[in-house]
Amino acid sequence: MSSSSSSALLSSHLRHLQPPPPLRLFPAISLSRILLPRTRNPTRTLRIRSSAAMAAAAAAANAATSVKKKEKSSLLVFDSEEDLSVALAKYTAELSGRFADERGAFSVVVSGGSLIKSLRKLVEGPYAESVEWGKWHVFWVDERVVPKDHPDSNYKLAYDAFLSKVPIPPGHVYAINDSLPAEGAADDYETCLKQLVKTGTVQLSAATGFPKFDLMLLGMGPDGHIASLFPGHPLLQEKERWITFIKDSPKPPSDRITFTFPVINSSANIALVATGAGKAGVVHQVFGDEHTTSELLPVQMVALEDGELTWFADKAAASKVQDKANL
Ligand SMILES: O=C(O)[C@H](O)[C@@H](O)[C@H](O)[C@H](O)COP(=O)(O)O
Repeated sequence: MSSSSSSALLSSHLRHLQPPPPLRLFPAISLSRILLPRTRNPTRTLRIRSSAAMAAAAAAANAATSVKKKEKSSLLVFDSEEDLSVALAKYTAELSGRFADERGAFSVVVSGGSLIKSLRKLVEGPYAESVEWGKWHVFWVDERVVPKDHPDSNYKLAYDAFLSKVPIPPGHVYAINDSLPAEGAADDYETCLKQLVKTGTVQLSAATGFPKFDLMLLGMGPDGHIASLFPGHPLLQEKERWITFIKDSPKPPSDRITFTFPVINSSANIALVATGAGKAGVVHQVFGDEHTTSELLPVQMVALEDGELTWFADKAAASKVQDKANL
């Protein structure tokens, strides 16, 4: 994939970066800690954990991984989106430190949507200074096939709110080739990924043979879609391709490229972020008690082969689950 145009754009912007803001501490978040095993789906455990526990969330999750690698899905509920964003920054920074130490690189995949706003604390102190940004490699789980300076571009969204504020090397930012139509852009992105797997920048899952990203930071639509994988769409069944394309996206714009489920499910870590009451129905469908015979939503098809799935929800998004649990 060509990242030269994005690299040039980034270089010019990075030259104008302001000095990092002074270090400041975030107030502690107060939440209750509750463990709620669910029997409806024995492969899932609902854990509503305190923000105090968030300090060691990644480490605790790893410890659990060694016990039940395929059977974990944690739901962290926060009093507010503000608290969620603080915890998400801490979680991401901890994983960044771990992978940077262990393998000298951190491969991070982001979605578009409100997720990007929820990453805002990561580009503030203390993380703006302490994270090893030089080791980050940034990818998009899906992208709209529009020019990079188009208001619909996920690259632009992330660049404006996040990437322009931290010193990630421009050559480590893998935007799509926006001069190609959807099919070509998907092929191009897949070719680029294959190259990065060869060089070891992105790891390969021994279990699946698909790329294994260190962290995917994903939003979810109110219909339960993730990436550009929408309910009922044939792309949900893709088993071979790493990257594919869609030309009939129900969420505009219509033309997009997207990671496929085999890649998503090969991740080492996924943070699924759901904020606002519009997501409450889906969160309830995933974590509630009711048996349902209906087809799985895309977000319910996230089942990591050998990794850790952590849901970050604010109270509004978890409201229907919380009602059930008498929280
Ligand atoms: O390009 C996109 O459209 C996104 O990648 C998409 O998958 C998004 O993450 C969800 O639609 C959630 O978006 P919201 O958080 O804004 O609802």
